[in-house]
Amino acid sequence: MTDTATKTTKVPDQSALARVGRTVRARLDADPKAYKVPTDKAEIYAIGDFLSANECRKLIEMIDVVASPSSLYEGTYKDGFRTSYTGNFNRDDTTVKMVSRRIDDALGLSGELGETMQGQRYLPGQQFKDHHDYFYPTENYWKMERKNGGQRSWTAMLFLNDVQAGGATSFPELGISIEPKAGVLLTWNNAKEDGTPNEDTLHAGTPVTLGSKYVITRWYRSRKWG
Ligand SMILES: O=C(O)CCC(=O)C(=O)O
Ligand SMILES: [Fe+2]
Repeated sequence: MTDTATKTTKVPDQSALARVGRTVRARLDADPKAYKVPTDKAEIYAIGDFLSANECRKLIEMIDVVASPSSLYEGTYKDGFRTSYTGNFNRDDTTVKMVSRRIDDALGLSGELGETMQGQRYLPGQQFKDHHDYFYPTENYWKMERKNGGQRSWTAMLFLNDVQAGGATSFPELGISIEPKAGVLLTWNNAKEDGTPNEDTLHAGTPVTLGSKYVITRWYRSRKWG
């Protein structure tokens, strides 16, 4: 077995993750609207005014239609870990297609890598505790996800409203906390430049204390999803 093969066995999709990382990095670094969050431990970018106020309103209404209690892979997380309401959108919906394409374009990725956009709503007290977005290949779900597009690469999150209090997206290992602001796209690479998982991307949706919080999430895989 060559070194590369050994590595690939240990770290699934490593070279694909490194390649996707390069693509998105080049794209965002060339985008004058993309702000790179200052840290050398992870690649995190924000783009303001990514959606208009009307688009945010429309998506919030759509989340209210599809939202149901969040489900997580059984046995992976304890109860109370992710208490927000979540919903998968219909990927053929015109608005869903338009927003997905706009995110794909901002990241410079083919839409084929993207999971269907998800909407989430947090009410006071609801949160999504510290977690990684990448999959743990030691868990049972990996057998399925491995064949279903493989490891997650970048996360794209859209904040749809300003939250009265609480609800920041926090990265405890980085000492970074991002306040929700309507229309902002927040995106980060869950892998390091070499394609190995970046543990420092540990993050949480902290509890909303007043008002509500609406976000959209689109996760990109290292290979074609679905
Ligand atoms: O709501 C947030 O701020 C974080 C959401 C999140 O981490 C996720 O959906 O994976
Ligand atoms: Fe997450």
